[in-house]
Amino acid sequence: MSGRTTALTPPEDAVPPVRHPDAPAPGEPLGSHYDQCFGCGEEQPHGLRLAATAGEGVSVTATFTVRPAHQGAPGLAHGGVLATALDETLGALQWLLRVIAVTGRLETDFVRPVPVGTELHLEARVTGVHGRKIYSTATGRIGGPDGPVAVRADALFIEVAIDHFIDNGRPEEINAALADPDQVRVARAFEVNP
Ligand SMILES: CCCCCCCCCCCC(=O)SCCNC(=O)CCNC(=O)[C@H](O)C(C)(C)COP(=O)(O)OP(=O)(O)OC[C@H]1O[C@@H](n2cnc3c(N)ncnc32)[C@H](O)[C@@H]1OP(=O)(O)O
Repeated sequence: MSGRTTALTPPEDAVPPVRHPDAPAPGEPLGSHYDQCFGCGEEQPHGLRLAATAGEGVSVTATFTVRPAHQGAPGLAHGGVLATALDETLGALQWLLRVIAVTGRLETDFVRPVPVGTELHLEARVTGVHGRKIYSTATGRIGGPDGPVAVRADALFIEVAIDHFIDNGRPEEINAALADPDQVRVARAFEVNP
């Protein structure tokens, strides 16, 4: 970490985020970026199956229902699971920027306990872009989209090329993903920039 700032607010010379002209329209479901993703994958039996929707500007909303498998304390969601839900919601902002990025830093505040059975209403938006660095913030509310904040996070995502995954991922999964036309279509959608 030496030489790196840990700040999660955009620097003064950051630029406002630009919604990609081909980004999904506000209200459109975003789907999963990878069907085995722990956060959003529809084929991932152990995952959160978080469902995100495009918002206005460079923002998204998402919902996630806390299931018994997500407990930390009896009857309450595990903090790491809630951090995952925030991370995944923040990651979904990539659909609107149409860049591929990974989480570099994620700072989470746990404000209220979240019981099993709760539907968590998440909202995330990009606050600024500085070169490859994408600054963003998210909240998770309980009791409805306008309910009290239970969790919140600030994050720094770093833009990467698709090679990041090809070079670092396990060959079994990478080869299966590259052989899947739907997956390749998703990756190409992220890679095309104005
Ligand atoms: C098919 C569809 C797929 C779509 C895929 C979508 C996936 C979304 C999934 C949900 C999100 C995740 O969980 S992602 C998984 C969790 N995250 C990861 O595995 C990332 C692991 N970390 C890395 O691979 C690396 O550290 C990177 C890529 C983040 C950065 O390495 P790098 O590419 O060499 O870049 P580097 O030169 O070090 O840094 C570039 C700039 O960012 C700053 N920077 C980098 N890291 C940090 C940091 N932690 N904290 C502060 N600042 C940082 C540097 O200071 C520098 O600033 P300056 O000098 O330019 O000012």
